[in-house]
Amino acid sequence: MVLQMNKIEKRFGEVIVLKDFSLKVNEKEILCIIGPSGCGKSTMLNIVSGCLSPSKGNLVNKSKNISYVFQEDRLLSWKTVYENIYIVNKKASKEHMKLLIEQVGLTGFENYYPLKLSGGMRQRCAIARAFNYEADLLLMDEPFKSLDYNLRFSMIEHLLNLWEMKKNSIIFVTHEIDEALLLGDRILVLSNRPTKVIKEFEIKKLKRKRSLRDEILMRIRNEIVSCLVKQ
Ligand SMILES: Nc1ncnc2c1ncn2[C@@H]1O[C@H](COP(=O)(O)OP(=O)(O)OP(=O)(O)O)[C@@H](O)[C@H]1O
Repeated sequence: MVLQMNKIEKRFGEVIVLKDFSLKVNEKEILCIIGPSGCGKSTMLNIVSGCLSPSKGNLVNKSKNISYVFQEDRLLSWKTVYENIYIVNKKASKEHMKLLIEQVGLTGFENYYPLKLSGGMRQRCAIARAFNYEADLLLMDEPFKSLDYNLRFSMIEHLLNLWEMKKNSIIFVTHEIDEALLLGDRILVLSNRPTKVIKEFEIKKLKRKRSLRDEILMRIRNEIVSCLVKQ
């Protein structure tokens, strides 16, 4: 176990966002979180990262380093692609940098500044930066939000390539069920506020059983949709 949230409550004044909120993140797993807009997914990531403190409950964090990819890329506009990635870990070897840049498909763009890149390229750079930070827990808050369908799928591939190199634990927040099904080892579906986990799906084992996979994944997809529309 890398992280455990036990009966967390988070209030902003009178508004209770999270209540009795518990979850566990295992080592080397990609945990996807899906939930209604405004239910508190970013709040939950901010508590995990230490940007916010919970009002009640406790957090057990066994990770040494946490990396955070936000909805927007937050690159330094005055630094090149290479520098943006390198700056978070100046011990990275040239070979490692080359591999990271290659895995996100930015070879040849090392000396470009963010303003000269498309949104997808900037987000790929932000993801390579997050992986260069050598974190054992990576938080991703709808990182592909602004991208079209094709780009999303190529980003998933890039992300899985990077994850294969590092095998860290990832909490990946998304509104896209297909994204969660392709990436996740487990998927948690959250309720409306006050927010709790209402459903959990184990996907990892399914990925090994190829013959059953598509049918069961479709069933899970439908169950997630019905959880979300009931709210
Ligand atoms: N610092 C804050 N002060 C007051 N209220 C806040 C603060 N941060 C978040 N909230 C409120 O908490 C609720 C949950 O916000 P949050 O951004 O965590 O939701 P979310 O599930 O990530 O939403 P989305 O899916 O739309 O990105 C919202 O109603 C928001 O207005």
